[in-house]
Amino acid sequence: MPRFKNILVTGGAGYIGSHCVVTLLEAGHEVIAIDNFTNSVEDEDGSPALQRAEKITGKKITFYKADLLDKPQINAIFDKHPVDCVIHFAALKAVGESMQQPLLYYQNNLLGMLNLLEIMRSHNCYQMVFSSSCTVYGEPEHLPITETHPTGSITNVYGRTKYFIEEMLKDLSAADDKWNIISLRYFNPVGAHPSGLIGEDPTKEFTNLMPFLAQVALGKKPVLTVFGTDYNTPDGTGIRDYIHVMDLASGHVAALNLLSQTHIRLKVYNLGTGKGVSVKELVNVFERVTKAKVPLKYVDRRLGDISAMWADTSLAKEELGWSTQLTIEEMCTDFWRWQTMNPDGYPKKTKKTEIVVNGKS
Ligand SMILES: O=c1ccn([C@@H]2O[C@H](COP(=O)(O)OP(=O)(O)O[C@H]3O[C@H](CO)[C@@H](O)[C@H](O)[C@H]3O)[C@@H](O)[C@H]2O)c(=O)[nH]1
Repeated sequence: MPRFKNILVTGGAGYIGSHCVVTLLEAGHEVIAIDNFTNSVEDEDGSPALQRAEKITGKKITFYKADLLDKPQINAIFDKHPVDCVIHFAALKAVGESMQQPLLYYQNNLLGMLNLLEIMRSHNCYQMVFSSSCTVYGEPEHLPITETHPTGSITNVYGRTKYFIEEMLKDLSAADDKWNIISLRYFNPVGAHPSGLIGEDPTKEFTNLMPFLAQVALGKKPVLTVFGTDYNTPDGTGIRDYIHVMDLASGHVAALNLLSQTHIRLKVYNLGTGKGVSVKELVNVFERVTKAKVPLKYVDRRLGDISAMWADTSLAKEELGWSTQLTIEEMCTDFWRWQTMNPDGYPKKTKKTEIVVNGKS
């Protein structure tokens, strides 16, 4: 039995959250998941992703539809359950939307975090894994990117919320040594659980490469737009460090293990593979393993995109004892399995039709 038993997972019904819940259950943790369904799918019985996570693992999940901005509601959940550690995924994450609605992003991501930290403290819970992003590095000054690379020169509001939260965590852990926090900087999570039962189902527009690619391969969108062919990279297209979501999930279990054994106050780790893959390379692998055809259209660079980014993964290997196991082929195969088994994503909540008889319902 792991030393941390009860793990509260915020954003547990989301893409990364639900995969992480599966891995946590398999590692023997009890999971209390919360989600407000802003970025995840809700059906008549709650979260289809979490119902399927229960099916995959044969274990039960305690779930609440709850919002971090509703302090009394979150407080009541902490009153009810003895939480040993929190994994905090819940956040708004659409880069474009964040530029249009900065206050919404600051309120949701920053205030949500503040509420959570205050409630944790009042319940004597000081252990947290925070879902951060390689976006905090901005335009890389060197590659691969180590955790000591400068942070903060970010061009979008979403990224700044991650950066501000990391700064907040620094101040908090410096002021009070009871806190024990790991911030995980994700590179580009893709793929899906190998069962094909859970995967990424964006509730907003498809803007990320892999979900868009799969929509084109399914014939739901006519063409994949490749943003930029004149980057200073071998084939001219942008390079990213794509990481399988199941590897990412196991990184969280490794972080929990470290927190349960050592008082580290605050540490940050990159979660990536250490390998850069270009847009063209990813499309080629996807077409090869799925046998699907992806028509391409080359256009100018997307505003705010950086040219190339991949992680130095040595710190996570050394201190978390974690490294990725899954290949780019597996990322594509697993994503495609999820997408072909669920071409419309999860079953969505349907509004009950009201029957009106003689003006009365
Ligand atoms: O239709 C598309 C979509 C993307 N790309 C390119 O594909 C690469 C990856 O793009 P995307 O999947 O959108 O990821 P990023 O732009 O790297 O941003 C992701 O990764 C960041 C770092 O973790 C997070 O901050 C963001 O939330 C997340 O969207 C980039 O070179 C894009 O220019 C295309 O060519 N066509």
